Parts: sequence; C-alpha cells; structure tokens
Amino acid sequence: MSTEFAALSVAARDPRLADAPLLAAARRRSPAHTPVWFMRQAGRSLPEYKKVRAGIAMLDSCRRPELVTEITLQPVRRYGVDAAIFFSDIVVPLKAVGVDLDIRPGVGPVIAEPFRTHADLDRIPELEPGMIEDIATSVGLLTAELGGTPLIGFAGAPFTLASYLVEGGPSRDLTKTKALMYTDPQLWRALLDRLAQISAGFLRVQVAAGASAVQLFDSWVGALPLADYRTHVQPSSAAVLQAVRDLDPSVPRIHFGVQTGELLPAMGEAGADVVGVDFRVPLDVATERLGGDYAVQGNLDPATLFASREVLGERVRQTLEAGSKAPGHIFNLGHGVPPEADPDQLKFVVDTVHAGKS
Ligand SMILES: Cc1c2[nH]c(c1CCC(=O)O)Cc1[nH]c(c(CCC(=O)O)c1C)Cc1[nH]c(c(CCC(=O)O)c1C)Cc1[nH]c(c(C)c1CCC(=O)O)C2
Repeated sequence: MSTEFAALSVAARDPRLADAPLLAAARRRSPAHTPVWFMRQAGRSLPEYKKVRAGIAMLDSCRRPELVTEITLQPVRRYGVDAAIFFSDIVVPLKAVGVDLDIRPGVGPVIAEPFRTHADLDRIPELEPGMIEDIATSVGLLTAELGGTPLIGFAGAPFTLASYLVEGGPSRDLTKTKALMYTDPQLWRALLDRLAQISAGFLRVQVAAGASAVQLFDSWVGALPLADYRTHVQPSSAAVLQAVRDLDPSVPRIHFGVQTGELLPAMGEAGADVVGVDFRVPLDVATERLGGDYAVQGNLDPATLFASREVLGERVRQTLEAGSKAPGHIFNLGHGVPPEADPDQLKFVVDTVHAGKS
C-alpha cells in the first residue's frame, strides 16, 4: 500500500471527538448514551434532499463537494443522529477508475459491459488518490462543519462490488457471480484483489481527510455459505480492513452485510471492531455467536418504521435491551432507510434511543 498518507489519530482531529458516543461504543467503552445513526439516512426519504438533488444525476451529485456536504449534514440536523455517513455510493470509486456505469433511479448501479474474462481486468485499473481529490475535499469540508460528530467513511467490499460488475446490475441470486467464483477461482481472486485495492484506496482517502470511523458494506455476501466466504471472500475483505488499520489504528472499522447470520464471526475475524447485524438475528444472539468479542451495530427492522408509535417504541426498546448484552452497541436499522419512510418516525427512533431503555 502506498505511503502518501500521513498517519493521523482520531482525537487529534477534533478534541470533542474523544467523547463521541459512536467511537466509545465501537471501542467497547461506555458511551454517555447509546449512539444511533441510520444506513441510508442521507437522501431517499428526505424532502430537503429531493429539493437539492432535483435535476442532478446521482453520480454527478457525489462529485460536487458543496452538495455532498449539504446532503450529508441534512440528516444530522434533522434527526440529531450521533454520526454522519458520507454521501457517496459504493460504485463511485469504480466510476473514478473508468468503469462505464450508471446509477438508474429506483434500480441501482448498471454496468455497461459486465465483467467476464481476464482481459476485462484491464478495464478496472487501480485507484490513485489523484482520481478522487474531490472526495478528500468533501470530507475536509464536512469534518470542519461536524466538529464533535463523527463522519463515517465507507466503501463497498470486494464481493459486493464484484457482484455488480459480473451481473451487470442488481440481481436476486447472484448466479453469474457465484459461477465465476466456482469455475475460475484464479480469475475471481485477481478480480477481488483489484477491487480490494480500489476499496482500500477509497477508504484511506476518506480517513486521511478526516473520517473518524469507516464502514465496509458487503451487502450481498449473505448469498454465500460460510466455507465459500472463508475461501473466496474473507482474504480480500481482510486486506481492505487491514489497509485502514495500517493508516490509522484508532479509526473503528464496521463490517456489515444482509442475511449474514451464519457469517457473523467470519466477518468479525476479517478485521472489524464492530459487526453490523441485519434484522433477522437478535443482537443478544449475534453477540453469543461473536463470542462477546465485538461491538455490534443494528438492527431494528426497517419495516417497523411503518408501524404505530407504540409498536415502534417497543421494538426500539427490545433492540436496546438485546444490544446491552454486547460489549458495545451502535443502534441502527437492520438495513437501509426505506425510501417511503416518514422522517418523523426516524426522529422518534432517535429520541427513544437517546432516552434509554426504561
Ligand atoms: C448496495 C449498495 C449501493 N450503494 C450502497 C450500498 C450498500 C448499502 C446497502 O446495502 O443498502 C451504499 C450507499 N449508497 C448511498 C449511500 C449514502 C449515504 C447514506 O447511507 O445515507 C450509501 C452508504 C447513496 C445512494 N445510492 C443510491 C441512492 C438513490 C439514488 C437517488 O437518490 O437518485 C442513494 C441516495 C442508488 C443505489 N446505489 C446502490 C443501490 C442498490 C441503489 C438503490 C437504488 C434506489 O434505491 O434508488 C448500490
């Protein structure tokens, strides 16, 4: 890994970060209150987001520092969450190295020429920091505004990025991806190595510019059985998380995927401080599976946002109770905010979490 980044310590960025509940929970120390943020809190359901994004394509909006700053701050202002998540997308670094792709509204990432052969590797060059200078600029603007509120940088994990490249777009069962993995393990390894370099580079630029935690999204890795995860995926995800650790060991690493109940310990072992849990596995059960060694993040079912306040409040308290069995708990949804979610329900969740269990 290149050495153009100066090592930083999170507390040196802003002294107020030393007491940030999100960082304390991630480090398995007692936070002043249970920290809460939401995956996909920026964008989607917020009217103020729709207003500033009007007429601007998703991938263009991710490369405009003033707009990125505004969109990232919107949910922090509205909800009082304990962290901001950088407004970007997992395919932004792929586009930055020159992959021909787009994000279609309501569909997701679509790749012009799906990945099939060794020759296709040439279309996915390594990421250099100079290709994403605007990302460093956005992070710098944001951390100056955020003060003592942590900014979570993120990237897609190699498997999930590979799934889009190989399938050509969103897919239900990832058949083509798994077929490549099983029929040509060498090509698969070469692809994941390249994606690990890109993912690590994207995270390191964000951390060097001031992000104080990172999340590696392996959203679709729950499609794999444990043995295949260990053989074909874990080494590349571990390389990404190690690259962040090498740059700054004080930056907590969160590792998340959907339907990963069987994979949780292996995802922790890949080098995470915090393991993200979807809504299928209660947090106390997840903690048992993880051997009590990791902080957990999650895991309110996003569908409960459409329930009554009574039911929603009860589910929040149950999640807090189950999370209290872990050595650290960052409250979140079990997956992203649904586009139709009512922002007032999310605000209610934040206030209920901050009020505590009783
Ligand atoms: C798998 C994945 C993607 N992108 C991401 C993941 C991992 C998270 C997860 O598991 O949900 C990550 C992501 N994408 C986006 C963020 C922004 C920060 C945040 O979480 O608030 C983050 C963290 C913005 C976005 N990324 C996307 C939008 C919607 C585009 C728009 O507003 O026009 C946003 C705000 C598009 C996108 N991009 C992707 C999908 C599946 C979609 C959905 C299509 C849709 O729902 O319209 C790929």
